[in-house]
Amino acid sequence: MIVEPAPAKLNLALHVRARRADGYHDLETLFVFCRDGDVVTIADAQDDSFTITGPFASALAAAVTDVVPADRAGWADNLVTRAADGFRDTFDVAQRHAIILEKNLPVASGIGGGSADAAATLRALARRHGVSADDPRLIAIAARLGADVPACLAGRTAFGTGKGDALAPLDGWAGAPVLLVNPGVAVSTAAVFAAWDGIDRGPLDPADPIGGRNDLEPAARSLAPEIDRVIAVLAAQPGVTLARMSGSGATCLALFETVAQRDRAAAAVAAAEPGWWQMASRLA
Ligand SMILES: C[C@](O)(CO)[C@H](O)COP(=O)(O)OP(=O)(O)OC[C@H]1O[C@@H](n2ccc(N)nc2=O)[C@H](O)[C@@H]1O
Ligand SMILES: Nc1ncnc2c1ncn2[C@@H]1O[C@H](COP(=O)(O)OP(=O)(O)OP(=O)(O)O)[C@@H](O)[C@H]1O
Repeated sequence: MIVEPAPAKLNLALHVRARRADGYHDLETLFVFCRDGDVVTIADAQDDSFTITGPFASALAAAVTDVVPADRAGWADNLVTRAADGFRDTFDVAQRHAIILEKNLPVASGIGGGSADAAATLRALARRHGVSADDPRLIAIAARLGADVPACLAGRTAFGTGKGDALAPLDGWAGAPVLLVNPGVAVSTAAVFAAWDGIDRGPLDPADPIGGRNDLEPAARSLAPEIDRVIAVLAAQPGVTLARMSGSGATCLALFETVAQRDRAAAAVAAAEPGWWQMASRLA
C-alpha cells in the first residue's frame, strides 16, 4: 500500500501577463507547497475502485459528474481517476488498484486541491510500477491534466512561467508558518481568468514575491466579494509578513514570523468568523 501526500499548492505571487490564442494566459508565479493537504492511498486490488473520504468528500462528489463504469466501483470522473487512467494507458499497466482520496482541502479554492491529488496519484503509481519520478511521460500526463499539475508533481518551490507549467526550481521559504483561510465560496478558475481586465502590470521578480501581486485578485473579488474581508482580517493579524489570495481564489494565505503568531491568528479568525475554513501549516 502506498500513502502519498497531496500538499496544498500556493501562489505567493501571480502575475498575469497576456491572454493567449489558445484560451490560456501567460503568467509568472512563485509556487510553494504546504506540509499539509489531501492524501492519496493506493493498494493493489482485483478490480479498480475509487473512494473519497474526509471533510470535503461530499462537496467533491457533488462537483464531479458521476460516470461510474459497472466494473470499477466509484470510478467517477475525477482528476485522480483521470491521472490513473492516463498512467495505465501510457505505461501499459495491467494491475488494478483500489484508490482512496482523503479530501481535506476545499474544492475549487485556488490551492490546487484537484491538481495536487492528480499529481500524488501519478507519484504513487510511478513508485508502485518502477517509473522514475522525472520520467518525461509522467510529466506529459500531468501537463494534459491541468496547468498546475506539473508544478504539483514536482511539489517543490518553483518559478512558473508559460501557462504555469514551465518550471524553474528555487530555494527558500521552507518552514515558514502559514495560515490558509477560505470564506466558503467555490470559485471557478476559468471564470476568474475570464474576468481579468487584460492589463499587463509587469513581470514578477522570483526573488521578491512579497513585493509582487496576485493579478487575479480583482477578478476573483468581483465574483466573491468575501475575499476582501478575508484579506483584511489576515492583514490585521500581528506578525503577518504577507496576506494575499492564492491562485484564482477564494482561499487566501498569510505568512507569519512565528508559529505562535500564526496560531494566535488562527484562533482570532476562528472566533471572528466560525464559518470560515482554515488550515494552519508550514511551507515545505
Ligand atoms: C490559477 C492557477 O491555479 C495558478 O497556479 C492556475 O493557473 C490554474 O491551474 P489549473 O487549475 O490546473 O487550470 P486548468 O485546469 O489547466 O485550467 C482551467 C481554466 O483556467 C484558465 N487558465 C488556466 C491556467 C492559465 N495559465 N490560464 C488560463 O486561462 C483556462 O480558462 C482554463 O480552461
Ligand atoms: N480530486 C479533485 N479535487 C478537487 N476538484 C476536483 C477533483 N477532481 C476533479 N475536480 C474538479 O476540478 C475543479 C477544480 O478543483 P480544484 O480544487 O483543483 O480547484 P482550485 O483549487 O481552484 O485549483 P487551482 O488552484 O489549480 O486553480 C473542481 O471544481 C472539481 O469539479
